[in-house]
Amino acid sequence: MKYLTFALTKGRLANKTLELLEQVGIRCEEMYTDTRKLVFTDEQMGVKFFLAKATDVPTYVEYGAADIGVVGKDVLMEEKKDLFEVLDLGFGRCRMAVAGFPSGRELLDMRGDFKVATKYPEIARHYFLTRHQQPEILKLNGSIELAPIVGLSDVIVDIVETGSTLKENGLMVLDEICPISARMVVNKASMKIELERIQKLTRAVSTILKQKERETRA
Ligand SMILES: Nc1ncnc2c1ncn2[C@@H]1O[C@H](COP(=O)(O)OP(=O)(O)OP(=O)(O)O)[C@@H](O)[C@H]1O
Ligand SMILES: O=P(O)(O)OC[C@H]1O[C@H](OP(=O)(O)OP(=O)(O)O)[C@H](O)[C@@H]1O
Repeated sequence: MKYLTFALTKGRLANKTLELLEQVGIRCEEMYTDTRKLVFTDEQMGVKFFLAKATDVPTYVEYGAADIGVVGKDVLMEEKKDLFEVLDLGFGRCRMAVAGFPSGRELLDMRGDFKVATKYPEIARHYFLTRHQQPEILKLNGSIELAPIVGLSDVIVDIVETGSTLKENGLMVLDEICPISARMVVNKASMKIELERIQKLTRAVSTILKQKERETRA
């Protein structure tokens, strides 16, 4: 039997993803050891998995190097790959927002003569286009909140979770773009070839998610 391969996002989403996979019976002890190995196998379940950088996960899945991926909605919106988004996993919850100094509100109403710093240029471009604005978009790779503080940009488009990074730097949310959470995605060909195994897995994951939802509501 062919292994079903998973591309998982390393970093923030990794623990919750591995916990969820364990709940549906997928685990590899070796990955919890001090190893430089990159790909892990659960022979019993016929599954292989690896952790990759968030922005690379959709590429692994689109090209079929992985049948299934777990990645944030932010990355899916930015990367726009050709794949199926099958489940909202409910963790990794945060918001995509426009943020800046309180004075940034006025700027946002201008036709577009302002600068936006972001790790997400596609999401930013699309958001401002819907407002008929074409500001200059500057791509940064981290610590986005620095940009308005040091005068690189007027506003930012970034993820807000607790809001403390903004607050501690005198910044605020100026507009919310959309909610974000981790998603399960599937390669289009795998969805046909491995339909039965993938459906079995997504059903098992859905059951766990519903159970968790009931527990948090109770
Ligand atoms: N506070 C948060 N900041 C950033 N991402 C968050 C946050 N909360 C949840 N997420 C989700 O977690 C995913 C992974 O974030 P993480 O910071 O681990 O990786 P990354 O954005 O690639 O960062 P890095 O460039 O530092 O590796 C994001 O794509 C997003 O969907
Ligand atoms: O609302 P909060 O809970 O403060 O979280 C939001 C912050 O977390 C993320 O940064 P991250 O820690 O991933 O570092 P980065 O700036 O290097 O991307 C994001 O880009 C914000 O800066």
